[in-house]
Amino acid sequence: MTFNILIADPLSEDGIQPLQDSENMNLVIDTTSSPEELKHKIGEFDALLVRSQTKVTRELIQEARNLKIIGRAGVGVDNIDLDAATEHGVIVVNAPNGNTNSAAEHTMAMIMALSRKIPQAFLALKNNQWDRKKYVGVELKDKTLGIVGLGRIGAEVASRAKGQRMNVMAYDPFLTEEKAEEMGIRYGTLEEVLAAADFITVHTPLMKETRHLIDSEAFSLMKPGVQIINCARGGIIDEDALYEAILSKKVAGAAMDVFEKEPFLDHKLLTLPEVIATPHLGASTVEAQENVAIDVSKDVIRFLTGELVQNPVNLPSVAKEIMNKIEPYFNLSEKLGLFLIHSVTDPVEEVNIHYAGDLSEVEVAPLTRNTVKGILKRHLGEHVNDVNALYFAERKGITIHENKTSKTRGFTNLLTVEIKTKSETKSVAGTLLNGLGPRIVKVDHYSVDVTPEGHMIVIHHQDQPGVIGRMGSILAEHQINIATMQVDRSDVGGEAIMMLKVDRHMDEEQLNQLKELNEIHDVTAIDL
Ligand SMILES: NC(=O)c1ccc[n+]([C@@H]2O[C@H](COP(=O)([O-])OP(=O)(O)OC[C@H]3O[C@@H](n4cnc5c(N)ncnc54)[C@H](O)[C@@H]3O)[C@@H](O)[C@H]2O)c1
Ligand SMILES: O=C(O)[C@H](O)COP(=O)(O)O
Repeated sequence: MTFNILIADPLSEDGIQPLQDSENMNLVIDTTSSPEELKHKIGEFDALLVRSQTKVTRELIQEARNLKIIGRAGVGVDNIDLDAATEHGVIVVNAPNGNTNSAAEHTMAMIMALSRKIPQAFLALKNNQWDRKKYVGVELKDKTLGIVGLGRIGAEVASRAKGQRMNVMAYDPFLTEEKAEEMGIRYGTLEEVLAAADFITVHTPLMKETRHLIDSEAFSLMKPGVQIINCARGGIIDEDALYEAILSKKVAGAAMDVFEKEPFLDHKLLTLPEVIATPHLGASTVEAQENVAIDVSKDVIRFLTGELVQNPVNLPSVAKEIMNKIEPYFNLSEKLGLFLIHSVTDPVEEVNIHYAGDLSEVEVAPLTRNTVKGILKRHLGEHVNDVNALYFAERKGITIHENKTSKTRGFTNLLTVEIKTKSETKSVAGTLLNGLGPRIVKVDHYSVDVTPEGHMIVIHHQDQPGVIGRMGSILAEHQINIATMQVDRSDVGGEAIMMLKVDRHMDEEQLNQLKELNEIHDVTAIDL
């Protein structure tokens, strides 16, 4: 199978080498299409690789009927409609580590250029003005750098700023006083950081919670003469409020690498001599571009060849050791879900998944997603996948509970799935038998031993002599061969279950003939 990959933003040639070297990857580099043109061609692609330029909107994703993965060669995914990607079952991966160093270095370059007015002085010289008085700066030593957002880049900036002998103070919802102390910086609330800093640099993602995090109210808390740096994302700082704060002399200078609207050719902030700027160059180094393109190319290859991705954005990432432990259960969990959904007719309201034995000791979220995928697949088809299974469940009002239990019923591992509808509760349990693979070992309260694969017929009947014979005759009439058969009953002459593995699918009419037998209460054909 050949996969079509579209590279829609300029990526490092060396960085995309893994894709070039990969068999079955057909690479198309098209960095000039308009959004409208992109919409027309996206349908033929299995993977889309972008930087921050291409806007991967809901409209684009809706047209992307073959799209399986979006790779963001960089950190910020605010140019990708993640909800739309998730709803359409498209996994999004990014490259969160490859440009950390470059972005931190760019931030430091901006802080130093800002403090010594280097761009302004250079511009003046270019314009034949030798002016030494106008470009007096301030030292960084002993000044306080306030960092808002102490993630990968924020932390790198902190360590470099300490090298400049700055006092570093930071706010991040995940930062504790102890952690700050370990890093040799001061912890503060957002308000405390804003009030104490001589320089303030933001390093958060852009999300609805951080949009205009630095607004006029935030500026009002700052020291007069404060200098502001944004090398993270346009929109974290309210540009109108910054403009006013510079005019009012509250802010003495600002260094901006990112803007609310990009690209632009004139901007009111750039009319102010206090503002220096670069056109979103934080990650624009040879090294960072190669790193991020390699990382994202490798994840695209991994995903398309059925391996685990390393940097998923819309799926929780699972450590390799954990994945090695749970991977053998993937087939079983999906098949149990698919099996069970055939036993109910009313809409599913609740799914309870019980993990016992070995399974109670590992991270089981991927198995839960996989089971839910199996349950939903019957009615929603193949477009349900690991990415969107929980989204669809939520949209259909199905609540999912997973729990770990010590009740293994003698198995070393046991996965029990229970679904509830308004009228009934049904369950199935399976195990992975060492060396023998997956088995269904319980259907409701009946004990069975069936491999969850192929064509199955589940018959609920009255435990009476002759039923099996009559049922067998009907199958024989239709040339349906029985491969295996399991029977269990609640008590002698009572309710019983028959589970048959047959060599081919039974159609509706054939099933109806079985249902007409007096002792048979219910017949379900399940193709796993
Ligand atoms: N200019 C560039 O070219 C460039 C390059 C790389 C990254 N970036 C941007 O830099 C930003 C940071 O990247 P990163 O790799 O460090 O990300 P990260 O996820 O490692 O760090 C972000 C940090 O922000 C914190 N945070 C979230 N909400 C917050 C809030 N309300 N207040 C304070 N902190 C908050 C998070 O807890 C996290 O620690 C992103 O916006 C990314 O897109 C820009
Ligand atoms: O979020 C990022 O990684 C940076 O903003 C880099 O964006 P870019 O890939 O467009 O340079």
